[in-house]
Amino acid sequence: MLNLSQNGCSVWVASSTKLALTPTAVALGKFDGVHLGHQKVIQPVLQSVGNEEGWGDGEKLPENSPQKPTYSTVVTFHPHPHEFFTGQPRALLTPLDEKVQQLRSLGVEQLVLLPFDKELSALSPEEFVERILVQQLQCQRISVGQDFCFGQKRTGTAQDLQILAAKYKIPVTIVPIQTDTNDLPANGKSVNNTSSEDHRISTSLIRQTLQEGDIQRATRLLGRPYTLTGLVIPGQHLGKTIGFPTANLQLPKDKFLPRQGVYAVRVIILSETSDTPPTQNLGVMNIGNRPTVNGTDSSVEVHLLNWSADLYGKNLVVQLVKFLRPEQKFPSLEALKSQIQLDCTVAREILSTEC
Ligand SMILES: Cc1cc2nc3c(=O)[nH]c(=O)nc-3n(C[C@H](O)[C@H](O)[C@H](O)COP(=O)(O)O)c2cc1C
Ligand SMILES: Nc1ncnc2c1ncn2[C@@H]1O[C@H](COP(=O)(O)OP(=O)(O)OP(=O)(O)O)[C@@H](O)[C@H]1O
Repeated sequence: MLNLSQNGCSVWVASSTKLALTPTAVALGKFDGVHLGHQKVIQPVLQSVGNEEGWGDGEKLPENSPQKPTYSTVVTFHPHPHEFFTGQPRALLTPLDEKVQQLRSLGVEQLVLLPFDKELSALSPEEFVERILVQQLQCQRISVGQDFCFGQKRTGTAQDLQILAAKYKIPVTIVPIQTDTNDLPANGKSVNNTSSEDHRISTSLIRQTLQEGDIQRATRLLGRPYTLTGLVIPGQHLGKTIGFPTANLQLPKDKFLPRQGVYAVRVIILSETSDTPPTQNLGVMNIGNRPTVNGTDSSVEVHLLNWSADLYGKNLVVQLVKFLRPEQKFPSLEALKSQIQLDCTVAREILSTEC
């Protein structure tokens, strides 16, 4: 159980339903990425908090009120069900810490992690509603997407959930599928014989988009830039010798990486104390194996434009803005240096126009 708090706001993270704060208003799903579709599903749960019995949004109950508050809660599975079924670790768009930060910024009060194991995966839809949602989480309201499936072998649909929850007088909001509107012409019909499934905002679509290096589309689907957050650790100290010192990032092991290559990025240097604000910078980033210097392992390194001080031990949040080019093996360090110079010029131009 964790209580992650920053700037006075916090998200209660419960590693089982026993540790959850109740009663709850629940959004259900995996929520990897906390993308625009997920945000729509979470919204009704936020709106419901404090709304019962005439309490307005955000208003607090009087201290002596007999009524307990309803906690806006995201209920998800941990580990990711894909990991349970395949036995393979899954790289995530938002590893746990990042997911918590995103939920916090939306105003979610609690994240409940349901251990996805044999027992949970064997629950029928009826058992899931009765045991987990009603008895353990004392759920007062539920929100899911239109294509939400649950229970053993994903046999329960969003409509089934609505029917089952009605027995306990729990209202269920079914959120219509959110699509990438940029893909669709004004009449809403799909283009180039693609199905609406190709345009549905999903974790899978964002992963594919990042793998292709289409950062602008990923930003649109997420509703914010895709970020890599990590601690600056020592590299081989070669960067300085070619005039482009780089901050090598240590990322969470389960962080999903986009296409290898060079990017224009914005970089936030997190401050160690809460009284100094984080600083924002522009930069270029390389994700790859550095074939020119016979690198063997994959690294993520950022060169900040207009920055000369030491960054070791600092935490950086790197926001991806645009993919510039694939990584290449250059015949000499001089050739690599000239190319990085060019990358910086292109990045400066892009970053001065893109917001
Ligand atoms: C903007 C940028 C572009 C890069 N492009 C390449 C590349 O195309 N090929 C390559 O082998 N290394 C590339 N690198 C990685 C450099 O080889 C690396 O920064 C240098 O070897 C320093 O490594 P170090 O930080 O471990 O000392 C790039 C680095 C940056 C910052
Ligand atoms: N585009 C969307 N529009 C509306 N609801 C969505 C959308 N995508 C997901 N949801 C809903 O949000 C909740 C969490 O979704 P979940 O993360 O399980 O699926 P997903 O984003 O489609 O990911 P994946 O691609 O891995 O299936 C579920 O209730 C799901 O139905």
